[in-house]
Amino acid sequence: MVTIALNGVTKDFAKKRVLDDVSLRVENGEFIAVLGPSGCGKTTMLRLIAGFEQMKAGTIRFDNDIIASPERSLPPEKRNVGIVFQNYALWPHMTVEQNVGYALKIAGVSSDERRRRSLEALATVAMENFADRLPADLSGGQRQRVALARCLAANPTVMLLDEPLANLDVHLRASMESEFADFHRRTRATMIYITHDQSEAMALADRIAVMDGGRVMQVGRPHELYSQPQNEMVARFIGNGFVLPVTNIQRGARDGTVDVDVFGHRSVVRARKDQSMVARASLGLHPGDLKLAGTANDGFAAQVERTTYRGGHMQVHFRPQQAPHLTLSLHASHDRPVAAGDTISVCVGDGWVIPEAA
Ligand SMILES: Nc1ncnc2c1ncn2[C@@H]1O[C@H](COP(=O)(O)OP(=O)(O)OP(=O)(O)O)[C@@H](O)[C@H]1O
Repeated sequence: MVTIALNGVTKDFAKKRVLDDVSLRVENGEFIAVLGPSGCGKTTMLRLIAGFEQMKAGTIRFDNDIIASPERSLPPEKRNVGIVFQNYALWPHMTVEQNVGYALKIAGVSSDERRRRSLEALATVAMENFADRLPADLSGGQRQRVALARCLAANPTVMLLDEPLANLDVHLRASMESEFADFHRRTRATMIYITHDQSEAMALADRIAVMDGGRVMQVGRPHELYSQPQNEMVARFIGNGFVLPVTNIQRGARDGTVDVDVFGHRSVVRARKDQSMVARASLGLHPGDLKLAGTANDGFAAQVERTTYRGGHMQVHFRPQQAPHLTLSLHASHDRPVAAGDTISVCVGDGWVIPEAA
């Protein structure tokens, strides 16, 4: 297994910058998820690591070896990288076993050894009883498992997965999530997993890299990204967050807290230890951090726009009276009914002062 290190990787397509000075280190055996809006460069980064694209600047190292730079690039077949994409790309005319063993055949592995390794890989994903079937006779989830087994049979030290569950229905996704977690535990391959699905990323990954506009915005443990976003993009992107203006920042009573004004109401929130006591800043928070206040004095005034039934709670969409251009939401229990047009008072239970850009 290897450590992957991207350093200053830059990639243009024609005149368009698609990756801009990307640096990312994935530790040996780590499972890292890459999240970001469509077109932010996730697949391009994976293709560079696999060796299917050339970069304009930077280096990619596997352990201490430079495998890619603008001057030289190790061919894809020499990188020992396994790749699983969302369209499984199985050969339709080959059986499951032949699909899994195909790369080994090309590599000149003897047929007995090929059979042994293919069946072993199929057993890892509980598909050994399907070895003689054709892909057309499998469900989507089963095909995805075969694609995983094919990747496994080649015994890769690095696995790159590009939205491998995107084509599966919700139930299959959930069961495949635990397969991936198991798979990683067993193989300890260094894994980079691209997904659009935040809950999938949070459930599976040791760390998540958030990308936007060809840049890495933040890399951290799921909880860190959620509760301590480094910038406004991450604060908005992770967990349907909001960014609110706050004023009059003063040191709080407890370490790591500050007192701020949120639409005229004094609130206690969290901040970095070195946060300067400035006149204004931005606060990142989530719908679960906002509550209906007991009395009008306990929060800031807002107007209810609409409410949405969410099973265990109501989601209340509202506009602060001091900032009617913003639509925010909070979770309310069913025993505090509110309706469109009501004036409510909202208090801030938690939030994170977004550090000033360095
Ligand atoms: N071969 C190519 N030629 C020209 N432009 C390309 C090529 N491949 C990708 N791009 C452009 O590079 C940008 C990044 O694409 P990329 O596929 O890496 O994004 P992504 O984050 O994986 O997106 P998605 O989540 O939609 O798959 C996009 O603007 C895309 O149009």
